Amino acid sequence: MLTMNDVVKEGHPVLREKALEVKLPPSTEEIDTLKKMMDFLKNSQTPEIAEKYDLRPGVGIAAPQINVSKRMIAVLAEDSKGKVYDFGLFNPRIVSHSVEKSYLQSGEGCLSVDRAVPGYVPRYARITVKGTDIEGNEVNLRLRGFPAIVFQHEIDHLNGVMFYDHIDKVDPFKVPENSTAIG
Ligand SMILES: O=CN(O)CCNC(=O)c1cccc(Cl)c1Cl
Ligand code: NI
Repeated sequence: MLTMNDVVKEGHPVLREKALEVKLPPSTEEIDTLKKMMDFLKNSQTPEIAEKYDLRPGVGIAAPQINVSKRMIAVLAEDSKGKVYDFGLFNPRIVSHSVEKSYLQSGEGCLSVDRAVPGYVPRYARITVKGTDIEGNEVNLRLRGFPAIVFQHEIDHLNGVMFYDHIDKVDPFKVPENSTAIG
């Protein structure tokens, strides 16, 4: 199982690389890695297991965070209506997005960043994501709210972008133009 020892921290060059597309169909090893990433999120959100293995809770994880520079992400997050988004995707890409932005009132955090970085992270309010799931099916997801934010945080990791890259350096809590607060 994946633990915090497998997570690379900021300063590691892999977090600033553009991850490589996964050649489809995925190899057994790539499928196993994506399964491990999905299991990590579940474990990290299960108090007994998180406590036992000292896991920091996460709603998403990207392969570069475990030093695998491949375009693979996992998300386990709920929207405001309690709908659970439980996905592992190969080669996820944002194919369209709203002009309108959104941001989490509480800001964002990252398993690869062992410090709080306060400030609003402007994201697209609504996105359409295409990718391939663990069974090899093409998925087309129309996302908004918290899940949309999480998917953008993970896809950023595949492009070497960290959440704090988006925070305004002069005024971290400046409300982004044409945006809606979440949470
Ligand atoms: O890349 C994934 N992580 O670093 C996992 C830890 N961060 C979170 O769970 C988290 C927390 C708040 C907002 C967002 Cl958007 C995310 Cl993603
Ligand atoms: Ni992160």
